[in-house]
Amino acid sequence: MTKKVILVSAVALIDVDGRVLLAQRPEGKSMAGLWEFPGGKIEAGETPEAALVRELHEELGIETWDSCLAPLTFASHSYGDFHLLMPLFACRRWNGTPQPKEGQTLKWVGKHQLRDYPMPPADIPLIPILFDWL
Ligand SMILES: Nc1nc2c([nH]c(=O)n2[C@@H]2O[C@H](COP(=O)(O)OP(=O)(O)OP(=O)(O)O)[C@@H](O)[C@H]2O)c(=O)[nH]1
Repeated sequence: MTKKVILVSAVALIDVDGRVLLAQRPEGKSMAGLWEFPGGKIEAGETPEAALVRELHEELGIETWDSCLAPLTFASHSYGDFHLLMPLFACRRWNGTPQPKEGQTLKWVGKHQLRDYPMPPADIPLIPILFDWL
């Protein structure tokens, strides 16, 4: 079966204490209640970096820049009806304080607690990589 490849750009925002920002998907969305990295679908003609700069503004009300997004790893995972390809960037520099603009719940999570937050299946292999990197 051929599946559509969906490109999603995501980011590990890392604060001065080395904690990572997770967002809990709100009720009514697919995979509601699971914790994920901020980000979203890459639109036609957009780079992954530009998509993140846009999504971080829309979802969290913060400003960041292409040059502050460092490639970290990626997820490649088949969901039922599509295949997700998701680069994960790391970012330590932004302006503003992340606010839940789209009904999400936000949480800064230390590396040793990351496994306590249920995540979408695509994200599971990313956690040990992020853990070792932090
Ligand atoms: N932002 C983000 N999306 C993720 C992660 N892991 C993961 O499987 N996804 C999936 O990637 C897609 C992101 O789409 P989106 O953020 O632009 O849109 P959405 O939540 O409204 O998606 P929906 O169309 O499934 O409701 C969703 O299907 C989401 O479940 C993650 O860590 N961060």
